[in-house]
Amino acid sequence: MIHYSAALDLVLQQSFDWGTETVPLDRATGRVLRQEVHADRDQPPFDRVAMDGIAVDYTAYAAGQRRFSVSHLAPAGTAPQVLRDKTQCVEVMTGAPLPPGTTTVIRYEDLEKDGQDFRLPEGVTDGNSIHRRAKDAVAGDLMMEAGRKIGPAELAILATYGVAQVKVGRLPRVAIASTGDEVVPVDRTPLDHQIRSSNVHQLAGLFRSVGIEPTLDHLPDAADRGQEKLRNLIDRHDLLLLSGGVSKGKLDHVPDWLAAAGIERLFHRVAQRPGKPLWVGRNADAMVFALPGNPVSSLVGAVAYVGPWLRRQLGVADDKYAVGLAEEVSFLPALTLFLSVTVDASTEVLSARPVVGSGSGDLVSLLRTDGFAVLSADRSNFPAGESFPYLPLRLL
Ligand SMILES: Nc1nc2c(c(=O)[nH]1)N[C@H]1C(S)=C(S)[C@@H](COP(=O)(O)OP(=O)(O)OC[C@H]3O[C@@H](n4cnc5c(N)ncnc54)[C@H](O)[C@@H]3O)O[C@H]1N2
Ligand code: MOO
Repeated sequence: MIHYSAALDLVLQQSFDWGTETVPLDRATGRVLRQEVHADRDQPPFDRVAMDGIAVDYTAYAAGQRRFSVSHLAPAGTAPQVLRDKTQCVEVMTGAPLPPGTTTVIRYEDLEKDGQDFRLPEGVTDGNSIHRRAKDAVAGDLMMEAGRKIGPAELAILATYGVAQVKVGRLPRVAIASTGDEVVPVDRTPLDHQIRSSNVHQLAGLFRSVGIEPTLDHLPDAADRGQEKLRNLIDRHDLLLLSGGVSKGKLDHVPDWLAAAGIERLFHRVAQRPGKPLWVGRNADAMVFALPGNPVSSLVGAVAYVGPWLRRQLGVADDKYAVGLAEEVSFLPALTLFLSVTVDASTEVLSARPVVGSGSGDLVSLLRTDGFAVLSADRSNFPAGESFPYLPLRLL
């Protein structure tokens, strides 16, 4: 049976070209930039007044003049008007271009009003409170390269340089399907032997948080209908997540159906707990993760394999985390243990306490779980205080 690190390596090696698409700027949040962005003008584009106050020609001040009458007002958003009389000042607003003929700005707080005029303090310097043209970027500069994840700073830069339509990586078309005749939709009242499907919604939320709206479906246990639906889903999606039907039950058809649909198996079963029956495969166009049906197992499969793979595909960083164990853990089987933990983030090193629950079928225990500490298969004793890799239950 394959081990976690080898299985993850194999998953991460699977790459697909999903191409690019162009989206309006306001739909670009969280997407990955797939174009270069150059400055179409200097930044700032003009000598920008940085404080509300007055602008004067410093030579008049240096010659001893302290009282200035106002020539005119320079609000932001108006073309600059020259100061012709150097013994006067211009009242300037933050964001206005510095009026030609002036060389320094004095804030209102440092001025005294003298009738209609302004009286300047001692100690004024030349070139004050001016954000100089091209100080931060010069027209033609390369501002951003392809591959950046678009957040607030990137949106501001795109807007500043007039990129109203942004070329980004295309997001995969994702389908998530439950299996098993015991599973009924959320809006139905289950019979005594049935349950409502929680896994597909648990998984769908992870995708929605990164802007992907997955198709949700269900495969019945009956071979002909289940198989046909499965083929359809594979044809129409780039990524398919299945939940359940991958262990040893008489009706656990999923591996056979996937093989019949031409999906090449990368591995089936990983030396881990929970989530051992995980089945992963692909064809030329689609990646398939068949996750075990138990709710904790399906979530572990998503955060341990699907998330890192999707981040790699989208070209975004796969940040690594670690937690210190708050108490000793012993685990004898030669399996990687994804230990459900509650994390205390008030300490310098995140401190992780094991969640007490009744195993991988206990979805209620997920309410107490912040993430999973990864305890390797080659040891059985994990002392308190030691740090281990950590998979937060975060967005994909
Ligand atoms: N003889 C063996 N039996 C089992 C083994 C094994 O190695 N030998 N592995 C166990 C492990 S570990 C797990 S995990 C489960 C996984 O089995 P399947 O992937 O085949 O999942 P199912 O049998 O279909 O379902 C398991 C469990 O999860 C519930 N379930 C299924 N789908 C949903 C859903 N959409 N929402 C909520 N809950 C769901 C289902 O009703 C079952 O209770 O197998 C062990 N058995
Ligand atoms: O994958 Mo199973 O989770 O060990 O119950």
